[in-house]
Amino acid sequence: MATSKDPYLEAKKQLRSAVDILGYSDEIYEMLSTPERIVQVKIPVKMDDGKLKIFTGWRVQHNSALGPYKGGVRYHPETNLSEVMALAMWMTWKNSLADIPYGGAKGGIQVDPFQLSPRELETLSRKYFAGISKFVGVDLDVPAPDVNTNPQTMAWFVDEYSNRNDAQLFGVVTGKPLELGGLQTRIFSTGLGVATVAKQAAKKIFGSIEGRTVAVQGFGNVGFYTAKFLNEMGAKVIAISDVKGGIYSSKGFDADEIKATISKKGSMFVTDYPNYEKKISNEELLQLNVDILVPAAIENVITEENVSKIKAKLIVEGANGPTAPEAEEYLTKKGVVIVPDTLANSGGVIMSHIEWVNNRMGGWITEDEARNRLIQKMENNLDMIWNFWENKLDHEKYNLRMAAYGIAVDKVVRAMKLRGWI
Ligand SMILES: NC(=O)C1=CN([C@@H]2O[C@H](COP(=O)(O)OP(=O)(O)OC[C@H]3O[C@@H](n4cnc5c(N)ncnc54)[C@H](O)[C@@H]3O)[C@@H](O)[C@H]2O)C=CC1
Ligand SMILES: O=C(O)CCC(=O)C(=O)O
Repeated sequence: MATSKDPYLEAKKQLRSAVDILGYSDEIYEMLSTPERIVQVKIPVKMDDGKLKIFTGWRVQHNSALGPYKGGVRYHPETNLSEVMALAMWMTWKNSLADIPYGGAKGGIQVDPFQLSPRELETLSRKYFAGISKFVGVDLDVPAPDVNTNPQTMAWFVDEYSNRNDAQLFGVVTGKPLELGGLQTRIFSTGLGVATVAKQAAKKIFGSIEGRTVAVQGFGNVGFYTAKFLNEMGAKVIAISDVKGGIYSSKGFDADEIKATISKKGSMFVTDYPNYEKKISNEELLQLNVDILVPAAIENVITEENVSKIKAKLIVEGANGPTAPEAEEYLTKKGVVIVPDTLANSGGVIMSHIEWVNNRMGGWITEDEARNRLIQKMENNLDMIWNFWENKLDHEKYNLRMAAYGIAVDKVVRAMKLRGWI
């Protein structure tokens, strides 16, 4: 999934700026710019045709000062160690900022899961988790879904881990099916969180989200639910895309209707929805004249090359790392507000935390309570970062990401000091 730029270099660049603003030493930068542990596993799978295929997977544990490592696992043909290292670092800041007691980690397997049969996918998933099982645990490292993984993947992980440990350890992963201690709310929590902060930020910038035009890149878990909740909030989603391209309608789309229509055709691609005005490319979607742009697919889509053509006044990062630092610098100078990934897409891990607590307590929370807690936390977090940015920083010079980094990195450093690490 890595794009032409190296996301780990970009993540380090962002950290460097934050460390400089906070006035921390080079040693602290060194400590935070590299992961605490990298686990690499070779995964041999006997394929259905009898041939042996060897896959490579990773679990990168970036920092555990604030608690057990936490972060998703992605399956993608282009993922690599560098990408997983960047994503693990971003999880540290996201969890710190969300004020949940977790460190940061991420996992990945370099594979195209759509080329595998269900049996091959289950074998791959179980062997990956067996390979990393000594390094994960309810109080050690708690994986979850990310790109191309889902509750079924988590069920295989839980079963493999529980069998190896002679106990039913459901809290070892989150994003599980309901029957195994998952919460219905986890499925839509990232999208609900993205839509909630979009609404809050739109209120500050435009007065309201109602009637505001939006383009959403990505129609997977995050993109679909973001569009769905934005529809419910009264925004007008005029463009949607996925890996195959996008569609545009000046009247606006109903995300549920797109999903239902393409599902009936056995498709997952938005371009198979017939009621659009024109087909557009992903690049055209990013450059549309909309109020709000939500990149919710992959990293590095807003770059030095296309940034001068971006017209949205508000960008809400559903994906991890969609904006390159050079592009962000340009947009900051232009007065475009970017709600950074570490805040905007934290709804997923916030709900994961609720699921994890619920598992440890034997099940107590209702779906309504979980949903309300999430909305409240997202609103409070957006306000906290916005106020810090407006009141404590020169907001001509610094942006919301640096405000978020300032709060998140400072907390991790304080925890490391208290624990006597530095
Ligand atoms: N699922 C979750 O709870 C969370 C996901 N994220 C991030 O959100 C982003 C999307 O994740 P999910 O929705 O879970 O993945 P997903 O696998 O459910 O959906 C990904 C979507 O992106 C599209 N896509 C893939 N490559 C593309 C390309 N080159 N150009 C345009 N579209 C492309 C796919 O067609 C699909 O519609 C990722 O950056 C992920 O790390 C962040 C926080 C939590
Ligand atoms: O819910 C989780 O623990 C993982 C979420 C995640 O991978 C992310 O926020 O990027």
